[in-house]
Amino acid sequence: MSSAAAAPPVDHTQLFDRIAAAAKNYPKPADVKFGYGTAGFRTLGKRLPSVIFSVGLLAVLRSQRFNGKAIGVMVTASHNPEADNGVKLVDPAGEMLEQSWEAYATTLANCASPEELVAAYKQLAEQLHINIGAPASVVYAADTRPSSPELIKALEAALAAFGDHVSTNNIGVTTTPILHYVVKATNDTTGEYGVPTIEGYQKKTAAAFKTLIGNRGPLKPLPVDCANGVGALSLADFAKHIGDLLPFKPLNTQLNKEGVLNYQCGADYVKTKQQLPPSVAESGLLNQPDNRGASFDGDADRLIYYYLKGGKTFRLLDGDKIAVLAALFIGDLVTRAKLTDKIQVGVVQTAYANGSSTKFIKSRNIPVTCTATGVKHLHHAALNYDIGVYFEANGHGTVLFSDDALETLKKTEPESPDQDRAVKHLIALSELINQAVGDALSDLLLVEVVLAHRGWGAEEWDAGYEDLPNRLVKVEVPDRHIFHTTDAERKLTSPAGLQARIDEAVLKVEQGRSFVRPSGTEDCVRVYAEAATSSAVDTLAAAVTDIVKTAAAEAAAHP
Ligand SMILES: CC(=O)N[C@H]1[C@@H](OP(=O)(O)O)O[C@H](CO)[C@@H](O)[C@@H]1O
Ligand SMILES: [Mg+2]
Repeated sequence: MSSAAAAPPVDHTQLFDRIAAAAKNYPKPADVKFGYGTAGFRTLGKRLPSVIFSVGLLAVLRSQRFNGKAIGVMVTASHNPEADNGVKLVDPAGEMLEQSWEAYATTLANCASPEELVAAYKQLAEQLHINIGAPASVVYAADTRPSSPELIKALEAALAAFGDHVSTNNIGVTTTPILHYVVKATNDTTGEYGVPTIEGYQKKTAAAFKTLIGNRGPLKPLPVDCANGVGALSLADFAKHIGDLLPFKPLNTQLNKEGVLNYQCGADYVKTKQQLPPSVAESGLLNQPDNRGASFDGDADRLIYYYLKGGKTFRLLDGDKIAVLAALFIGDLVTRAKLTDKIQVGVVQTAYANGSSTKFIKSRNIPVTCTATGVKHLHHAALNYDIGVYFEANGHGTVLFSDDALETLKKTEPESPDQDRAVKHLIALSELINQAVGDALSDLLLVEVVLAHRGWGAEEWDAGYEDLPNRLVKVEVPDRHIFHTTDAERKLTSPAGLQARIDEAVLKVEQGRSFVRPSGTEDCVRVYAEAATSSAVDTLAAAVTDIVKTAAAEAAAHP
């Protein structure tokens, strides 16, 4: 054989047969078209076994694409109703699946038969030049939904078809951010990021929290609404590691009762209704002056705080308020560490951030970037700062420390005790805050650390700026795909002429701002509006909603 000859093709027939045989147990429902969107696949749990099976195949390919690095699979539907479920893939650095692969996930998920699935899988491997026989590694977990165990079986059936060359690590029932952490830690060959287990996460987080609280504890007891979801488990686990330093008062922690997950509780409920969950109100825990409370969503990657001003009036402390609190605190630490010329702190928001928060951050000379909706966009923009604070108004977010910033911190030789403390606190913050993805628990600890250092209660935190009155309206339209946007989703490019009409409506109200975009997770168009007063924002939101409905109806009538 000449050395120039290509290696003979390896025969994978047996593997394909095993995949096809296993796939027969997970037929695709005939009447559904699946799409991998902002939040992965998400729909009724009972529709999903075939999808999860196909995700198993894609996870293996994705891992092979990275020479066998671990890929994560998370089975969850976050804040959705209990009957829903979903699945997301996690890339080797603990980030969301790269966007170009979303289409491949959609292709595999929509294959109508095992034969079609195998053909599409083969074709994909060829197109991407991936060696089907190479080793791969998949880490997976699920939240507490009743449909999750069946879905995990479908995933395992797909992975088992590969035999020994795919190694698997089922970390069990846990939160989305812990799964992201474990993926990142598994792939971190330096071993510096942390031990790749749930316990490794809890210990690392607890150690950083203790360092940061120092002798400022014990803190005031904190009511935490766990949305009757998996956050209740991780909170209880975590509490064991910190003793009475921060006593939690967990609420909505029923994991085995039917129908309660996310029902009238959780971060999404609080943010959309702008009110306390009834269970939190009834607990009376917020009635003491200045006590704060927090809500997680169903998979604990979203956090919202609140309190009752004067013991009465509900006040929301959302993702924007958390971003401001974190950015200003970190900015002050960088100043005290005498590193302002080396470390730039920036904030990343979406168009849904309240205009007052953006103005306030800019007034403090902190740069702000606006990106499209969806955590992956914010995450990537945050990587452009040395320390990037990113939050969606709804409470998804985290703070990213660049490798350079960490190196700068570690090699700084402090000239005063205060500088030394500031450097150490910044390093501890990078360990407290989940570097892979937004994490309700680690964000909660971040908030508690800042409040403890500042000696603040909720009211002082809230005092920085006043939110402009705002409205978020869901508009159902015949076809949301006719709506296209530009400028980080703040302007419509189609339907033609629509943006000009929105601009006109905006000009009619004081401090008006409004934008329209198709949802990436629901079959609707979202209208956002803010203005100087509550009545002005009602007028603006109604006007824009009307403009959108009219345009959508016109487009449907004249396709
Ligand atoms: C206005 C809003 O809150 N949109 C949410 C929602 O996206 P939409 O594309 O707007 O449906 O779900 C996303 C995934 O959870 C989340 O990242 C985003 O912030
Ligand atoms: Mg979530």
